[in-house]
Amino acid sequence: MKLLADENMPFVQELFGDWAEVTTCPGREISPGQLRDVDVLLVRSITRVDEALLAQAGRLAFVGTATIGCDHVDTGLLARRGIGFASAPGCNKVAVGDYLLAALLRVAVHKGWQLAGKTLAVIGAGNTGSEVAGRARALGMEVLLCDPLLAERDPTAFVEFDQALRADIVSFHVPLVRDGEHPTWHLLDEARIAGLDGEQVLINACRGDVWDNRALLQRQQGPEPLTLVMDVWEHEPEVLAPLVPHVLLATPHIAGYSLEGKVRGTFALYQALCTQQGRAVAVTPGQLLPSPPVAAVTLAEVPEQALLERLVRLVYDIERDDLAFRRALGQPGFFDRLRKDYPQRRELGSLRLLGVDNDLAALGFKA
Ligand SMILES: NC(=O)C1=CN([C@@H]2O[C@H](COP(=O)(O)OP(=O)(O)OC[C@H]3O[C@@H](n4cnc5c(N)ncnc54)[C@H](O)[C@@H]3O)[C@@H](O)[C@H]2O)C=CC1
Ligand SMILES: O=C(O)C(=O)[C@H](O)COP(=O)(O)O
Repeated sequence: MKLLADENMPFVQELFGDWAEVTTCPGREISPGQLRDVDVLLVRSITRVDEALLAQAGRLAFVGTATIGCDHVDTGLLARRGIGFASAPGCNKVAVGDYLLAALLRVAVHKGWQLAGKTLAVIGAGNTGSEVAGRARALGMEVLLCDPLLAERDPTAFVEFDQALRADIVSFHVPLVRDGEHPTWHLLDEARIAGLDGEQVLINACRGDVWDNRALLQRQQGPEPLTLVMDVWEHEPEVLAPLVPHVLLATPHIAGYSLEGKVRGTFALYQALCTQQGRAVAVTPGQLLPSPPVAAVTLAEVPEQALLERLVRLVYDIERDDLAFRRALGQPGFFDRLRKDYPQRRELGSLRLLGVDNDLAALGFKA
């Protein structure tokens, strides 16, 4: 069995090496000719799996994406051609929660805010959105959820998009959908961007095309710029460079890049392929993970916001990612290089906080 995988997918050799001939290559370079004799294709979000890519893939029996988002895969095509498919729902939701917590705490420093009592609107209340909502509630924030699809079942739990857009902080967690009843392409469009208040904070850790980046640049160049946190960008790996100086935290689509999240992603595909091939699952994700660099910290008191910010930074320093992004901006291939060479990042759940009774697990730390 021949298996081709994106080189940014950890533990492929360990999980598939015993039963497949494994080749890896950069996800953006996978070509139709390479798939001629491949049985299994494992990708991340940067490989467009469509008619053109599969033109010569006569033997392909399984495609997996080790990501939550699936907007890069023509799943209808795979179904029509009888090719098995799996994605990894929820695999990196905790990493996105960590990213958001780190971002919120930096935003608070920048604006001189106490987060308790501020409103956070979560646009898209699925796996990542719920993770973010839980952390924000644990910070004492008032959380508004906006999700028209979930609202069909329980309208009272959700607010309309335009109401959500009045929150102090608005964070986007929707899939990229270009058509249908609830499209998300340019969900934040020119008119809505123009209607926002200059005190507001916007965060995008889902897909770049959900925000109109040109309209945002226009807004930022005006008299009342917004406070922005951007992990994702329209037209990645290109970035609208003049926008970057107007963004408080700028990162290269790494919100989900914890080691745990990546391992869960590869593991979900391993499980799915085992099922397709009738093989027993022989390892657990925990067996693949090394010990974290810092496993426990003893505290003298329940952490206030400033101490919490330092504790989070001990595990995940979002400013380091922002700095690396600004330093590399403009260099050829910088976006993908930062992602390929991304330092090993552990989840907050790898750190146990000792010495205090409070339930800091609600913020993501180990219980
Ligand atoms: N930056 C990063 O590293 C990462 C980005 N993502 C992106 O985040 C997206 C969301 O991930 P999950 O929360 O795990 O997906 P999910 O499928 O669990 O939840 C998405 C939610 O969005 C809702 N939704 C759909 N259209 C909407 C609309 N027009 N307005 C409001 N809500 C809407 C859905 O009903 C669903 O509840 C993924 O599709 C992916 O594109 C995911 C992981 C990491
Ligand atoms: O899971 C998703 O959806 C994501 O956005 C991934 O975290 C992105 O990872 P790459 O595909 O860009 O390696």
